[in-house]
Formats: sequence, structure tokens, C-alpha cells
Amino acid sequence: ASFMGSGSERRYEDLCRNIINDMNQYGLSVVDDFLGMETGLKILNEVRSMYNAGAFQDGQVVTNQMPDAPSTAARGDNIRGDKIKWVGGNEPGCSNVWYLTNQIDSVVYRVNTMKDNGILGNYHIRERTRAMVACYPGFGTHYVMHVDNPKKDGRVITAIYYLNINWDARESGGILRIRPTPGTTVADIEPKFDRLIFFWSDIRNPHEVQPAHRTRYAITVWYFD
Ligand SMILES: O=C(O)CNC(=O)c1n[nH]c2ccccc2c1=O
Ligand SMILES: [Fe+2]
Repeated sequence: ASFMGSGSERRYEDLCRNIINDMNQYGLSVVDDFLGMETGLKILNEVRSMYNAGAFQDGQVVTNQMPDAPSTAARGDNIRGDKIKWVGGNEPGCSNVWYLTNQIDSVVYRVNTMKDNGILGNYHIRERTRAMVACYPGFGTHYVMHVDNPKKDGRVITAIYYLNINWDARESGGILRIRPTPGTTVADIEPKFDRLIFFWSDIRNPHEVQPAHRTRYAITVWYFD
């Protein structure tokens, strides 16, 4: 059963305790079956119709070339192929994405205030970005190793919800690889349907999206301290 749909307070508390333990121990946490099949499908269908309506724009090409160097997009080897759409509050046609962000909010605000929450207790999270709906359209589109918040812009937690049914990384790639520092481990996370992940947004978690060979949808919100 999903965590949020089950309505059972006990499961919810267990979920939050697991997230606290994971964030303190690994700096990341993976939650499967967050909302359940029915709700997840509503979100997926909403995102697909946004995408098919052409509402996404190309993710700006991140280049670390000198400013006057020809943009990597011009050379055709653009660093990222993601297409994104920012979804704010409850604008029309986004009610399911909005519901998702409310569910993630309740978990983040809960773990931020629970007793014995370790490092999470160092933060006082009161706000977040809008939801960034991202689509990697396949064809090897990827995102190079990066840190979401390298310069202390206030973002402390990255939360990503995946929408990809029956994703098999052996044929579709698209793995999120996090390389927590300091340390020598890597976390390879498949962008599985109804999977929610959290990780520290700062330099503790460099990460990359490996080349995807199938359309890959994700919804990200960043939480501010
Ligand atoms: O989808 C994932 O598993 C991880 N995704 C990322 O790390 C990621 N991080 N930062 C971005 C900024 C702008 C547009 C897309 C992104 C983006 O996909
Ligand atoms: Fe990222």
C-alpha cells in the first residue's frame, strides 16, 4: 500500500522516521510507492498532456565554456537535453502536480520538526521552489555531474518524484547517480514510477542523470532553509 494513501498514521510516522535516519546516515533517502498507482497515474497523465501541448521549454544549456565560446548547443553536443516546465500553485490543468507538492510538503515539514531528527533539526524549512516538471526525451539525453546548490543559495533539500512505469535501466538508462562526498560510494537510483527521493542539495551530493533512451519524466521541488 502507498504511504500517503493508506491514511494510517503509523505508516506515516514510520516513513518519516526512515527518511530522518536515511538523511542523517546517507544524505539521501528513497521512498517507493509514495502515492499509489491511481494517484501516480493521474499525475503522469497530467504531465503527459502538458508535454504534448508543447508547454515545456528546453532546459537552458549549461555550459562552463568561456562566455564567448560557441554555445555547446550550437556545436550540437549540448550538455543537457531536458525540457522543463515550472508549475506554481494551483493553476488550471496542474491540480495533480499541485496535490503531489502538497504531499511532499507535509513530509518535509514533518521530518523537519520531529524530535531526534539529527541534522534535519539544524534547518528551519518554511518554503520551497515551485515544482519543476522535467522530461528527458530519450535519445541519450542526460545531465552532467553537478551540484544543485553549489553556492549557498538557501536550498537545502532536493525532492524528486518519478513517473516512469516499468522503467528498466538496463535498456533505458536514465539512472540518477549520486556520488555523496566525502566518501567513495555511489547511489544508483532508477527513476521508477511513484518513487520519491530526497537528498541534500549542496556540495554533499554531486549527481548526474545518465543518458536516457526512453522518455523520462520527473518532478522536482527544492526546499529552502
Ligand atoms: O532527474 C533526476 O533524476 C535528477 N535531475 C537533476 O539532478 C537535475 N538537476 N537540476 C536541474 C536543473 C534544471 C533542469 C533540470 C535539472 C535536473 O534534471
Ligand atoms: Fe540536480
